[in-house]
Amino acid sequence: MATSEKKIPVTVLTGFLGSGKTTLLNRILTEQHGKRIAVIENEFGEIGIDQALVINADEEVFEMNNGCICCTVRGDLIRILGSLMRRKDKFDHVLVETTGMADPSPVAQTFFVDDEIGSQFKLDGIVTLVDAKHVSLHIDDSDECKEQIAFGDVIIINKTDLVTPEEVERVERRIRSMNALARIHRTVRGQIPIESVLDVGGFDLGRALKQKPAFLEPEYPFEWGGVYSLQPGQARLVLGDGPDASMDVAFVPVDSADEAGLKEGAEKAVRFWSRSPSRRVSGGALAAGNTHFQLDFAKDRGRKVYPLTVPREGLYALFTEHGPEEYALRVEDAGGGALKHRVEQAFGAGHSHDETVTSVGIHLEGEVDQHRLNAWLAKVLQEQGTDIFRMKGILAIAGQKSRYVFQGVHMLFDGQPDKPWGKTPRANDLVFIGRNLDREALTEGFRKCLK
Ligand SMILES: Nc1nc2c(ncn2[C@@H]2O[C@H](COP(=O)(O)OP(=O)(O)OP(=O)(O)O)[C@@H](O)[C@H]2O)c(=O)[nH]1
Repeated sequence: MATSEKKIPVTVLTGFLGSGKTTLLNRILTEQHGKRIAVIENEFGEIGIDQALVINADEEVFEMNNGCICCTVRGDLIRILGSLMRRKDKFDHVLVETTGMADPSPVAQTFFVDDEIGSQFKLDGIVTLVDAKHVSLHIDDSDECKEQIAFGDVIIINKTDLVTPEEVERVERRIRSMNALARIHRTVRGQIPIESVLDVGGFDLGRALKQKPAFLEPEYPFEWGGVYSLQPGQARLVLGDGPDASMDVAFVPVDSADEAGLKEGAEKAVRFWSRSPSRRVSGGALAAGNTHFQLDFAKDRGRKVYPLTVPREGLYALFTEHGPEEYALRVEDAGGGALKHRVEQAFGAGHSHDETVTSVGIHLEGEVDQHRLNAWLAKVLQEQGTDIFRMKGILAIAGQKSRYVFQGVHMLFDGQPDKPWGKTPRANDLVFIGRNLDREALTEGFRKCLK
């Protein structure tokens, strides 16, 4: 095991949508600090834009799957850290930028509950960016926004140029009331000495546990797991109708029919759950191994049967996205007799998401007429500015050699030319994040801005 000194420090950069995480990240990457930093990006939104906006330094940028970092993406984070582990000599520090919609605690948790990761990396601190102008719009009704502030070791009140000194004072008092111990800084565009952000040696597990007693309990993307003793060619999974048109499941070999066996299976499953599932309709076999399956019920009504393929007699764990009672789940032998699980466990989702916040991603070829674009964006913001929390995009403007990057946070909008397109095909990618978004209207509106 590596000693604490040799472990690579990890900084988690969090903060609500548009608070300035990428701006700070870019500052860190361009500063002459002599550190080699590996960056891991997780992004909320259907089209990945952030990676393209992180400046091209020597550092390597790894993108995690879209999704909540706390559920499906935990496996992805472990996988990326695992591959970094093999190239440890190339990095001095790892920076993980979470989505603006993430509770940072499951990311932090990964460094404590996963032994392999914990032996190689140490969590240096959680750095939370707060948007001085917009935080009051979210602080009361977004659990994620609250968790980000509560867990911050360092809190940076950013965008102080957009508000009065009195307003900054008010924001700071509010933050202090939620987190008495964090080091608080005030910035414009994340301008802060790097020592205040990296290597702060700040993460305090005791405080995290006080804040959230379940901090060390891992969260999983499934609600139930059971271990069965199975023989080849004998078993099948049988389901009735349930609440959703599909359900994800995983089926993995395990070593023991007890709590430890289930945990071992759950940790295996969470790692491959972050990859795309293999689709199955009734009759399709589920092979024990390292894939997860999406059972598609769209055309299958009533009783559905999936043969369970096991290579040899032994213990196998089944993990399902929903509880067994919701789909009248049974594991049967070839004669239709019920096979009883040897041990089972319900996995409660430790957190809920604000499902009302969604994203619309648009990808269209062609060139944009700048005047039409400006008029359309002004109209969209005027009509839906409170519901659109965030928009960003990389556009091909007619007659311009460079990519045009636009950014919006609520009503504030900003756009400028970025690096030249060069040989990259000119196309437009944009993402809107917010409430009550009308996908068709937004896509059609943007299409009309094309030449
Ligand atoms: N006026 C002002 N604008 C800022 C400041 N910091 C960042 N911005 C702008 O705010 C917008 C959002 O900044 P980002 O750094 O992309 O924010 P983010 O937190 O990475 O956004 P998401 O990843 O979408 O959650 C951009 O247009 C920035 O240029 C600041 O201190 N003052």
